[in-house]
Amino acid sequence: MTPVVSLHDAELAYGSRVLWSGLDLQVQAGEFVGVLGPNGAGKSSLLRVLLGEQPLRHGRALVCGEPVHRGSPLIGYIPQHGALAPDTAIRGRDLVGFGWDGHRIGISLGSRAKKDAVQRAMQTVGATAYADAPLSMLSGGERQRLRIAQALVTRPRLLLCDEPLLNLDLHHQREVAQAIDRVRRLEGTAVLFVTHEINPILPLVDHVAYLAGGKARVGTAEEVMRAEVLSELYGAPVDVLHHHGRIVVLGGDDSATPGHDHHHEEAHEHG
Ligand SMILES: Nc1ncnc2c1ncn2[C@@H]1O[C@H](COP(=O)(O)OP(=O)(O)OP(=O)(O)O)[C@@H](O)[C@H]1O
Repeated sequence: MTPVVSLHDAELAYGSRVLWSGLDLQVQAGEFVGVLGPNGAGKSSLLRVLLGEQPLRHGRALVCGEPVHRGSPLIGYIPQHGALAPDTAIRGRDLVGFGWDGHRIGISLGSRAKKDAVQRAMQTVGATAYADAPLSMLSGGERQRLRIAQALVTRPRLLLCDEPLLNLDLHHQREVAQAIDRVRRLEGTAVLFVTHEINPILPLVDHVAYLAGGKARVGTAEEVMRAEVLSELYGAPVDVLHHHGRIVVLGGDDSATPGHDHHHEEAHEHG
């Protein structure tokens, strides 16, 4: 079967700075792939490559066998920062509907197909209970589920999620991760999930793509989240501890990486 995502010997660079190279990644329908790495490793940039917004320096990127291009209806995207004013009066189902309008400009706003698509997407993520509530009344986790539904409304083959658990407490992290898991199980959507912290998604990931030190490593969590593998990627000693079913990465911190900030370490404490 044609993979949903196919990257061959891919290299991304901004000017002379190579973010990652030698990336080979195949994602099949229904697979859940975690994209990990320190700040500035190029995780969001990888999503932008698949969205057709950032060309590769080398190699090939295909989505469902086609070269990547902007505005693909095959892709649903949950950006890292939602552009939502907190005092907004719009309702949950309106937000989800924007995902439909974005892909089908010119179709009547009240169309039956749109209503059905919005309802279906909200059911998939378990958000129907607050579909008519104003967004300002909803918790961060509830809003995040609606943003996922918005990305799903066109029934994409690929869902790109950029740190969807950021700023959520552990309970909501679990709920949002499970909602995304349900999507891939029910719809066969392939999921690429960018995160600093593997633990909330550890039970869900089929593979991880770890980006660090200008390199990339793809495999199962057991294969990649090992001291030898991460030390080689970071070019510095890294320890990987297993504690009550969680993985704790020590060392290999972000300080050597441009764009360093503190939320990598924070995520490790709370994840
Ligand atoms: N268009 C661009 N031109 C030049 N440099 C860029 C561009 N976009 C991103 N960068 C730089 O590339 C690096 C990688 O950015 P990216 O957002 O992909 O990393 P990330 O792994 O998602 O980081 P974070 O975990 O902090 O969100 C950063 O240092 C960023 O400043």
